[in-house]
Amino acid sequence: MAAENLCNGTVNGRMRTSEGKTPFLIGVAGGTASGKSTVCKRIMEKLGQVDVDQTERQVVCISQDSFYRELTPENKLKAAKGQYNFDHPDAFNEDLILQTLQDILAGKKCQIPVYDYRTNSRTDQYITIYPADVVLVEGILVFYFPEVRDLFHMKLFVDTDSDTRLARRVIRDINERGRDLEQVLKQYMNFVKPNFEEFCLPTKKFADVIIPRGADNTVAIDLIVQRIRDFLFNRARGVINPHTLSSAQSSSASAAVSATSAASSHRPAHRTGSGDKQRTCLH
Ligand SMILES: Nc1ncnc2c1ncn2[C@@H]1O[C@H](COP(=O)(O)OP(=O)(O)O)[C@@H](O)[C@H]1O
Ligand SMILES: O=c1ccn([C@@H]2O[C@H](COP(=O)(O)O)[C@@H](O)[C@H]2O)c(=O)[nH]1
Repeated sequence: MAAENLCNGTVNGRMRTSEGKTPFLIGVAGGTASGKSTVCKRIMEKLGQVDVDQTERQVVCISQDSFYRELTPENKLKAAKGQYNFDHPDAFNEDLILQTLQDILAGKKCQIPVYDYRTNSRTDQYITIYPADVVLVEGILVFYFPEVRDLFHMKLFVDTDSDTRLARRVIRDINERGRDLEQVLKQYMNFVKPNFEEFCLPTKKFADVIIPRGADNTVAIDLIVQRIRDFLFNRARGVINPHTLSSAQSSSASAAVSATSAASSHRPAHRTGSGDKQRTCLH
């Protein structure tokens, strides 16, 4: 099938080239442990991108967590006890997120810091993000900063019940992030829950597509994957660029990608609105 060939890096035998082209930028927000990374992983899997070499990927995923600010020694001690607020917008380096996404949109190769949750800090390593056709950016507050939010061509919000999220977070943080139960629960009650309600949940209104139940919602994921395939298929033929992909132009997964005119600026037409226009809620 042509779309699958596209995701393997060729179209009718021709090699793709993403350098210098504006990628289709997709933001994936949602509360902690809602399944943002898992949804992105499913999308990558369905597009056959997981086993593709980093340098060759057409679809790549980055995490907002790479952009946490460096902590002072005093705050590092707090973080080790679950007493640092990683869920407030100030914990992130907004300027670095913005600059990185602007570079990605300019089709440039970027270096992204590698974050280590066990030490609550960046490592001294960087991962190289090569120019790609589609870039997924996941994180609790990717829609919080207006300038960052306005860069996305499509905005997804993973909407998972908060009990489920807490249960998953406890297991994940103990098994994968080196925490103990008391620390996880204290951090959750003191910082994670109140900041989710104050800063993350209100950004749901900016989403174009809300995905209830996260990765369990295969219907929603299939629709999003189809939209990405359509984009790749049409781009390879020079039919569209991401600026024509505003969801304001279509409420179906595939209709918008056939648009050939309309928005020519970096920002899709509805970007600064209330987010209520054409939002598709996939149950
Ligand atoms: N649909 C699901 N069913 C069961 N476990 C899930 C599901 N989605 C995610 N998880 C698990 O929940 C935890 C958090 O998921 P993750 O995708 O990392 O969330 P987020 O990126 O939003 O923090 C992980 O351990 C993951 O394996
Ligand atoms: O050093 C850190 C950095 C972040 N956190 C917590 O992680 C989540 C965000 O990651 P998700 O994968 O979306 O859950 C956020 O709620 C922070 O509280 C941390 O504990 N330590």
